[in-house]
Amino acid sequence: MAVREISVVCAVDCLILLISFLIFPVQMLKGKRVIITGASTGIGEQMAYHLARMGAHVLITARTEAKLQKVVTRCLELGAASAHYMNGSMEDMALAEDVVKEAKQLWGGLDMLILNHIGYTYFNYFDGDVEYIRKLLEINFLSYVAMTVSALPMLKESGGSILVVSSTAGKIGIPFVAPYSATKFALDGFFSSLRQELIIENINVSITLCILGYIATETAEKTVSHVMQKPGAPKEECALEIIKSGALRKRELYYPYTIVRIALLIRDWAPEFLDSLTRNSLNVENVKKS
Ligand SMILES: NC(=O)C1=CN([C@@H]2O[C@H](COP(=O)(O)OP(=O)(O)OC[C@H]3O[C@@H](n4cnc5c(N)ncnc54)[C@H](OP(=O)(O)O)[C@@H]3O)[C@@H](O)[C@H]2O)C=CC1
Ligand SMILES: CC(C)CCC[C@@H](C)[C@H]1CC[C@H]2[C@@H]3C(=O)C=C4C[C@@H](O)CC[C@]4(C)[C@H]3CC[C@]12C
Repeated sequence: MAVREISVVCAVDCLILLISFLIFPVQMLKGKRVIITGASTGIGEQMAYHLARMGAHVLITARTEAKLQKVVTRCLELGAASAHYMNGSMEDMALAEDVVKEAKQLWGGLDMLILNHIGYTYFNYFDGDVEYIRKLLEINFLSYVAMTVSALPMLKESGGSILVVSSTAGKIGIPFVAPYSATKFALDGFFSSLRQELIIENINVSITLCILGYIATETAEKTVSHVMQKPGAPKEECALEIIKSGALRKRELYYPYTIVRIALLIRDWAPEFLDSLTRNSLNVENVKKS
């Protein structure tokens, strides 16, 4: 084939991919059974609303019952096929397993597991508190593993998807988030390895790792708006991109795309340069040692 023909074929392929992404088939998620953790606020809450509009069944989790009740009510108004919640702390691995059992009882199966919750995160110099790191690893990492283990049999049966919400701080070293960063790097190690094993064993369960930059959620703004030089990206769009990338079974999502992608490209070739870019992108003088 001539070079010209090859480029035409490639261009058509790219166009089809682009169109399928732009007119994302909302129908794809109609009637699907989805668990979303950490869905009482922020990105998780927005994901629940998008899935409700798409006609999915949703089971949401977090600690605060009153907030979960409100989100469930809104999901039903928006057109969810069904909406349920389960409240409790993900420090407790029994809850992680019980949520999956609840999905089995409610729907008899599961199509999508969205792992999104995180424990309290400070943005400051590491204070030497090892117990806090242990607790954060339990909430942000071990509970993700526990839920995955419990959900895998149902996901294998449905050919489903696991979406793991991570961060730029789970790919590159960012100051003031040492404990949080450790939990997010752990997710990359575990889920990227597991993905390989699923492929080797021909198991049709996809794993999408979502690498997010600064997103304008209430918690994030409260925690870092004084050190960030630009506003966060919109949580509604972020939530939709996460769902799309999971439904399209992508390996990783980068959002906002350009900044995260460029940072990751620089990471392996000029790490010191990326470190200094990162430090310079923050108003470090506003971080007061506590
Ligand atoms: N916002 C940002 O800038 C960025 C966010 N991310 C990632 O996106 C995801 C969502 O972040 P965001 O929307 O900002 O977070 P939010 O703080 O808005 O939401 C966190 C959710 O987790 C729940 N939660 C907190 N502690 C626990 C616990 N111990 N057990 C169970 N649930 C708990 C909260 O509800 P409740 O308190 O009621 O339990 C809430 O529903 C996270 O994985 C985060 O790492 C990644 C990069 C940037
Ligand atoms: C290449 C660089 C320019 C990118 C720097 C971007 C940095 C500053 C961005 C990327 C990921 C962001 C954090 C994050 O992942 C999640 C949370 C949890 C939330 O509860 C509190 C805020 C916090 C700590 C975000 C703080 C700002 C971070 C470090």
